[in-house]
Amino acid sequence: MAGIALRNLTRRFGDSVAVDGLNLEIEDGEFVVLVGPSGCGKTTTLRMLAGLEPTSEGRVEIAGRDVTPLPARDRNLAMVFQSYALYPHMSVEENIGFALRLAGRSRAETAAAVAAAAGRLEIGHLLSRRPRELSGGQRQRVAVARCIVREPHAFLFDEPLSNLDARLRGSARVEISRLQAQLGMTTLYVTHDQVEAMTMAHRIVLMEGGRIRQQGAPMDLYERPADLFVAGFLGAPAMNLIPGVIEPGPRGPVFAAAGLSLPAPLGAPEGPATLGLRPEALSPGDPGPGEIALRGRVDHVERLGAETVVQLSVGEAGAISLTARLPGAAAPGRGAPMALRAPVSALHAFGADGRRVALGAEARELAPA
Ligand SMILES: Nc1ncnc2c1ncn2[C@@H]1O[C@H](COP(=O)(O)OP(=O)(O)OP(=O)(O)O)[C@@H](O)[C@H]1O
Repeated sequence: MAGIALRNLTRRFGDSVAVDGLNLEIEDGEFVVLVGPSGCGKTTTLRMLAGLEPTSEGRVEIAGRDVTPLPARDRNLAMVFQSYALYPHMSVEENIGFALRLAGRSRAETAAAVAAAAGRLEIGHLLSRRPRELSGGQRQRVAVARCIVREPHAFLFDEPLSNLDARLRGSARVEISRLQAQLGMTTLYVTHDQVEAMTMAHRIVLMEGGRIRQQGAPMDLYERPADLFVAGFLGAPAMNLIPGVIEPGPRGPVFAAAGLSLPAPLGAPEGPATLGLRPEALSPGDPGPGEIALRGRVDHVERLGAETVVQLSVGEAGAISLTARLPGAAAPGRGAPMALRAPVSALHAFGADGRRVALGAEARELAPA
């Protein structure tokens, strides 16, 4: 495996810029997930790295070598596709060894490489089966085994799970993470699914409009989103975002919006602002020390078993709608009044330009004990 660097990578289609001066380094053995909404340039980035798409500007380096002029077959990268693209008429053994035989390796050499790969992936007992006789997870392992016999520099995944149902997607996520860690695969994984990004990535690279909006460890982005876009993209249900203003109050600055007046997050400057509060930061009941109170009326209740997601109207004339993610036992009635609380340290604040100006996690670090 090897490290990868994308330098000022750019792709234009006519007048539009799909990928706009992207700089990204992926360390040897690192699992990077490229995530973002449809059309943000994820696939184009991956395809330029793979050599399947020409670059308009910039370069691709693999293991410290500029490979920009090289065609896909000379870059030694393994692409894992959604369907895994196994040959249905061949056995697992033939599938895994196919590329080596094609490259002219001897029968004995191929058999040894296949056995080694199958051993590492714990599929040695499946070698004589056909793909249709395998589970989804086993097929995925065969697809990966077929790649690792060629000793690629890195693995590229383009939305490999988007066709699976929710349950299979869950187990496939675990499987890919395990394989990646076990084999130390340098990996670039493209998805629009923030759950895949949160659960699998060592580092999330969140793209929008052909550029990187923010990158970092998953919990870093979740706890310290750089702007409203990142705040709204990561987390489900999405963060509550309430437009208002930060102004002076009798006991320090307050955030005011539609009849609400809450202590402003520490360090947030006065002026127009958006307050961010994750649904999971809210809990039922009256506030204790260091907590804010929110009172509202229940509009909708979604009981999921382990948790209950509640939509409420708060503020003057119920002008603000809020989502709360409560324990499964919480059973408010529709139309009923409800008291919620949240730690002040869970409040995020974003300025008029959408950039984060302050947030709870930092307030906690700054606040006197
Ligand atoms: N061959 C092409 N010709 C013209 N425009 C293209 C071409 N390929 C991609 N684009 C445009 O470039 C932008 C980025 O596309 P890309 O496929 O990289 O996005 P994506 O983030 O992978 O989206 P999705 O999640 O929908 O696959 C989009 O606006 C898309 O319409």
